[in-house]
Amino acid sequence: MSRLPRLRSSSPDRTHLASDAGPSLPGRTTTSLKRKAIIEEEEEAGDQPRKLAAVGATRPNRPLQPSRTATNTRGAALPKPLTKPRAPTLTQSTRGTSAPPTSSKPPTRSTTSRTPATRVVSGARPASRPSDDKRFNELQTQLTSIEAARAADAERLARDMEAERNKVAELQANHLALSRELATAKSQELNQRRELVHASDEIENMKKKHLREVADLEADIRKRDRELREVNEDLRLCRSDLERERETVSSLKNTISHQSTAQLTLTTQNHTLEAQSTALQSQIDAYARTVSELTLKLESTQKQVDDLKKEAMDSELVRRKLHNMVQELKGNIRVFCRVRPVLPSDLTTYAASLSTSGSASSGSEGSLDFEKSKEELQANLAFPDTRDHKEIVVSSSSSSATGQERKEIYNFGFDRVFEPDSTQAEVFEEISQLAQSCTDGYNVCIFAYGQTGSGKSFTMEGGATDSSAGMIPRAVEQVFRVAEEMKSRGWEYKMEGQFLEIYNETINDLLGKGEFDKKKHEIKHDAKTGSTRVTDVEVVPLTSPSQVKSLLAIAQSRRSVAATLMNERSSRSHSVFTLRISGVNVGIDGCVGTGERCEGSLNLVDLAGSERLNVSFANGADKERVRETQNINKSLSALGDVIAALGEKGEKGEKHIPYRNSKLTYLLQNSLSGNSKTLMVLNLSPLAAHLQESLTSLRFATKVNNTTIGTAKKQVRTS
Ligand SMILES: Nc1ncnc2c1ncn2[C@@H]1O[C@H](COP(=O)(O)OP(=O)(O)OP(=O)(O)O)[C@@H](O)[C@H]1O
Repeated sequence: MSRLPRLRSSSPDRTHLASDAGPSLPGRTTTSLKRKAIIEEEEEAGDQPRKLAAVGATRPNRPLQPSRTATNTRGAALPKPLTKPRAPTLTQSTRGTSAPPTSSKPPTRSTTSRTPATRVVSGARPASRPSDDKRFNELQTQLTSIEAARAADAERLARDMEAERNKVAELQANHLALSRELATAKSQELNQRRELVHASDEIENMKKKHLREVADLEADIRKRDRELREVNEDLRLCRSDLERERETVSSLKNTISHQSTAQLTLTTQNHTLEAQSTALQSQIDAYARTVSELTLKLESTQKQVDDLKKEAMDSELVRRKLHNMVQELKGNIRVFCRVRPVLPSDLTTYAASLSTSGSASSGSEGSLDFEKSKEELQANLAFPDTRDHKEIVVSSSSSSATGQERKEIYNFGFDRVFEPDSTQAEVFEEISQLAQSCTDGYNVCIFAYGQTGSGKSFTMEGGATDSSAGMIPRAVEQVFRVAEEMKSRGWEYKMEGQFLEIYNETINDLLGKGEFDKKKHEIKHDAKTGSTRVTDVEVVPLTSPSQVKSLLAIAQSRRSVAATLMNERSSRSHSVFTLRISGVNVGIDGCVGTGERCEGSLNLVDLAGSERLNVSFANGADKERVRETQNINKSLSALGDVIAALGEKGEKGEKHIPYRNSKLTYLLQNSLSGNSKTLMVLNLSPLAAHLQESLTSLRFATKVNNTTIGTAKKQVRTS
């Protein structure tokens, strides 16, 4: 391969050789040489004056050899290029070889070229000089020698050519070999290039792979680093754990050593205890025997208790029957009379009627002044029945037209008369039996009747202290207490309460929401159950007696709102607190109950003031007040009418009872009719100023007291 460029670089020389190839032909070479010689001569002749003599003279012995020499001189460079033949050159050479210079016939050109020479000679010949002949001969000789030389040259050239041909053949062979080598080399090169490309690709792939591997390795290293850090952290934690464990172990060792000591102590104690245990075991055996004896006794006692419980339940039934018989014997309408004490406020109100005007106002309760003033203000009331407390005697003195003092004494008898110093507890003691009836399933109704300021509200609601608590809180408390007691007799009770006000024949819910009740309430009686419901009123489930206090407070606040709007309304309206009780006999401690159900209600009514309509007041402009009073009187007289009708019904049998004549009587229909127990508490003012009103009230109460209402019925349902 390395030889190839060298071959190519020899081309110019080869071209040169080709240009000289012609002259290298024997004929042509000779002609050329001749021409050269002639040209040289002509040139020389040109340089010099054209004289033939001058030619001979200048080069007399000069053979044509110099031309050949000149050729040789020029061709002296030839042998070297001939060693580097090329194919085309070979062709020319072949052509040159195919026309050997041995041909005797000179080429046309030689002839042509010879023409000038001939001309020169012919030009010289006309001179026909002997020198010319000589010269011609010389030239002939020269020519012969030249031709000989030429032949020799041709021979030599032929040899050279042969040698050259051999060289060419050799070179061709070389060339072929080299071509093959070149082809092989090229294919090798191609293969190598392919391999190189392949190798480059592989290298590239390997680089990529390497990069990937490096990246993987770096990631791996980072992962390992992380793991290493984690492991280090774990190791640190493990070390700290280990440290703690060591501490724990050392503390445990300490504990173990302590416990070993303790164990020794305990073992000793254990032995002691075992000894004690043995002793105790014998005691236990003794006790076990005692226990089994006691169990037998207990079983028999339990049987006795069960028998007693059954007996108690039976006796409860008997008690209730007897209790109600007593109540019936007492009458289903009973009347209590209660006279309130003289209050310090009375002294102020009626100071004008006192003989020592103004002195009483400064006296406090219990003081001498107060007692004196009290005496003066008090009406003449006497309570002769000190044993049964059933009588009240009212004495009044008036002047007759003749000026004589006329004394009148009124005797009234009631189921119970309470003197001014009687306490709330004493009053309730008499009432509590009725509350008991309520839990037995009876409808109970307690009225407080009397003129304004006679103590109705005090009796029913009472004061803020426990001792001054009125009938409503006490009755509720009693009902709860009885209900609790009745649990031991197999009864379970549910209680709920409502608080209504009847003002100007309109029902207002005192436990309702909002400041003022604007709803229209209707009264509904259930003939089957004997119960009464009022629509759209708040019925509060009662779970404890203390709840009643808050209910009374709510009712009081609503009444006071109304009072500010409507002028002392509390004394101008009836308030009805209703406690409904429903009970069922579920039995006790495995003793199956009877399933008996009862529903009772306790109505505690604070009636409006019963004073008569003042004539002068009636003529006044306060029509609203007149209307109030008329309504109060109407409802109170309706109450009297109902009670009277009930009494007449008891006597005669059939009788229409005018319950619908007032809202009050219609509301209390079920509590006034035959299947209820009614109590009227007549509240009296002790003041002489109120004597006439007191007498009116006493007469009304007597009328009620004389009424006998049919036997009360228990509201019982058997499920
Ligand atoms: N037995 C009593 N012991 C002590 N104070 C009493 C007694 N009865 C009534 N009072 C007092 O007399 C005043 C009037 O009583 P109360 O308001 O109860 O009368 P009332 O008949 O309800 O009047 P009204 O019809 O206007 O409501 C009150 O201050 C009350 O505390």
